[in-house]
Amino acid sequence: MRHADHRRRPAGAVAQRPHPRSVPGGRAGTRALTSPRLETGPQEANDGRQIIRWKGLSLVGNQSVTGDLQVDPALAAFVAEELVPRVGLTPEWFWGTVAQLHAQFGPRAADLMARRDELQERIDAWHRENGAPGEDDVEAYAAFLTEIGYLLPLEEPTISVSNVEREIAEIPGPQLVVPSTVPRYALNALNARWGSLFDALYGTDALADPTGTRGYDADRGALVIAEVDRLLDEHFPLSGSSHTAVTRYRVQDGALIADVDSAADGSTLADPAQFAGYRGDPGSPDAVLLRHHGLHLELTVDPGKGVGQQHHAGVADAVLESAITTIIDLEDSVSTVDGPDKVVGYRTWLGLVTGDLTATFRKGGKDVTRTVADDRVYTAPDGSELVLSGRALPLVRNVGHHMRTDAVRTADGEPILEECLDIAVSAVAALHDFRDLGKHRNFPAGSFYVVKPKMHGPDEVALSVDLFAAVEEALDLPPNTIKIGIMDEERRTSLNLEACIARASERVIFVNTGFLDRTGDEIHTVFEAGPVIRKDDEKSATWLKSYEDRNVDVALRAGFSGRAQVGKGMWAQPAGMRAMLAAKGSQPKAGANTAWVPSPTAATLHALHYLETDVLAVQAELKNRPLTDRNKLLVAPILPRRGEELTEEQIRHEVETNVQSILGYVVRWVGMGIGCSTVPDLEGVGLMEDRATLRISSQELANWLRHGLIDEAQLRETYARMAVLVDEQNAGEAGYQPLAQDPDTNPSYQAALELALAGREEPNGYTERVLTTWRQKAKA
Ligand SMILES: CC(=O)SCCNC(=O)CCNC(=O)[C@H](O)C(C)(C)COP(=O)(O)OP(=O)(O)OC[C@H]1O[C@@H](n2cnc3c(N)ncnc32)[C@H](O)[C@@H]1OP(=O)(O)O
Ligand SMILES: O=CC(=O)O
Ligand SMILES: [Mg+2]
Repeated sequence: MRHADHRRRPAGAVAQRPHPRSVPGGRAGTRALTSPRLETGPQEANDGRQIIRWKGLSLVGNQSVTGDLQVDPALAAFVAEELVPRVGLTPEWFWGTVAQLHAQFGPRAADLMARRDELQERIDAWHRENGAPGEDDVEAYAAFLTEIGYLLPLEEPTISVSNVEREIAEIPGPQLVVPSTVPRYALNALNARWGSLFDALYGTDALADPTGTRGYDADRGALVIAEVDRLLDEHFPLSGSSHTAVTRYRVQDGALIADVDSAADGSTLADPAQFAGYRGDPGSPDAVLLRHHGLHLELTVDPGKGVGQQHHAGVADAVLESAITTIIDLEDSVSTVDGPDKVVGYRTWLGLVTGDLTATFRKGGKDVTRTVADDRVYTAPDGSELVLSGRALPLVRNVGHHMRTDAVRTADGEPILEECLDIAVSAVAALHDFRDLGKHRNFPAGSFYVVKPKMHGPDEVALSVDLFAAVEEALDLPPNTIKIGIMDEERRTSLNLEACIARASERVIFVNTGFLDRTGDEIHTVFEAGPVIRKDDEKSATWLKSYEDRNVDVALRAGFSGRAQVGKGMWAQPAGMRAMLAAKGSQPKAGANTAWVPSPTAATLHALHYLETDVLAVQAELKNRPLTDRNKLLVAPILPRRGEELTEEQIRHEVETNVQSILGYVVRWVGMGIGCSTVPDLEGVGLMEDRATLRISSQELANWLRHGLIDEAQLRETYARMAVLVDEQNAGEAGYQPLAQDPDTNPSYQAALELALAGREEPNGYTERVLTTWRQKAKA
């Protein structure tokens, strides 16, 4: 008998909702939208691209249209040989669909970009005239923003999203983000559903600074054992005893017994329902499974091996359910500037969905092959079989509406709207799961999950929703199969969050405060109001606190609790685990079901915060607090008295910090094609840098330049000095091209400089255009 409660459907089981109704694209001629046909065979353009000529009925109206797409050969080969064959589609169908999506949504996206620019121009003019609105005088500013259609009427949405996995709706826990372009990391991320708590505590600064000594340090091991005992006593208390005193865990009559010297019969869990199962012989189990707040913790028992020899009850590891969901990122943590780059990310997503992805690499002098983890099987207390997923639920982050890719061009040579390609690939890959063609089922509830970044307001959310609907129609998927995670990371979305949620009410599975992009957008939006405060001070600014609170308020009022995630942002200091343990517990306490972590180890440690806090109970309480006033989000983070209160030394330090982090990140993005890096700051603390943190640093420099806190000569001089430091920090890196040698011809140096110098004009302060242009030059 199988235990129904906490069991994921294994491969082959029946999903809760029907699979897609038919073979998408497989009924050429019977269904207009899904029947683009090849008109002539693929031809080659001068630059080796494949010209794919297709004919079909337009998604827009019912006209018969013919078109060419010029497709990068690596991308064309990936689609033809890897993406479409197993689901019975043809490349012509695929490219015809992409072409039609671009034809339908490309102009609409362009209009929305023009609207962004128009609003920014008007806001700039207002700030030039009126300066910065402070806490006491936001009313006039709000009235102006309302007049120009930036601030929209408040709505009261209620979400009605269905067919959502438990990982999203019911299990609060960490969300890991991983660049799709590194299969080794991506596999690690998917498998990070379970992580060794012993390793996370032993191998990081969580309990004590790492010593760097080789081999096992028994004193450090003792610290870990004591800490895990403390955590067990806190979250899984025994009645009348302590886990520190346990000499053996065993199972008797479906209950966990902890033998302790002081009690002849042993002790039991104060809440017996926390015992979720075991593996092996009940009298001497190999593993004991506990559950609290929906998260499982396995105590792996092996008194003869490793730490088990030192542990008082023979426990060799404590394996904690960690990354409940993971975002496979095609956006800000990758450097993808052409077809071959995009293929690497797409292949990862497809391989994770099917379970076929592998990565072989050398580690510790050995060849290691990493594969997708299997499910974990236990015996439930009632004797039934309990199967728990061994993998995080994967979500995929597509690019935003502002991105175009020349990996695919129209007949006129125009790069297509990149998100059309992203969503088409994401969806066809997901189809493998719905058709049960993979090793495991990822999406048994019948939905898959796309994270949409950098949307500005409800019209842009509506574009995503319509795009997803068009893809569902093309693939013959049931409506609302494609769910959306809304990144609340642009000011116009935060201010109009209710309306954004309303436009996606049947699809939305999260709102997430991407505070990094959001900070970049804050700076760019108030650019003309005056010099902005330093980036670390943004974290305690009125706008940011109000934005974090209001996001939770709005989501809970819209009925997210138990249906969708209220998410919070990234911990950007991958090696700072003690600091993370101290700080990141505030996110679940603030009502977040999930928050972002940069690594599997951080996921395991952050999971402890969800053992500590019952998020669903917190949400039930927070639902009734007064809605945070949205005008508070309008208080501009501008230095009083135009920066006079910062000393020369403080200004110099802040400029150096920003320049050094920009150079340290860009040198890897442009020079080496690495989209996310740990960049040591001036004090040598490694910080996770991605395109969003770059947006903040470059916008702050551009803003200070504009308002005269620094001049261009000072800025250039700082770049030159920091280049030497960055070269030192990267000395010995394979493929590293030093910056200081010949900065005038170094594409990374030039890109880094341009980001600050052109930051005022760059739409919304994004960094993608500069990075892509220089990376393409560097590659050429
Ligand atoms: C604003 C935003 O959009 S934030 C979202 C974008 N940011 C991210 O996606 C952050 C993702 N994280 C990362 O890319 C990396 O963790 C970095 C760049 C921060 C650090 O990378 P590194 O310095 O190489 O990591 P480090 O050396 O500490 O660890 C490497 C090990 O950890 C694993 N690892 C590190 N980060 C991750 C991750 N995010 N997912 C899975 N595994 C990871 C690697 O697989 C590797 O283990 P292995 O040798 O067994 O394969
Ligand atoms: O995407 C996340 C962010 O903080 O930006
Ligand atoms: Mg972001």
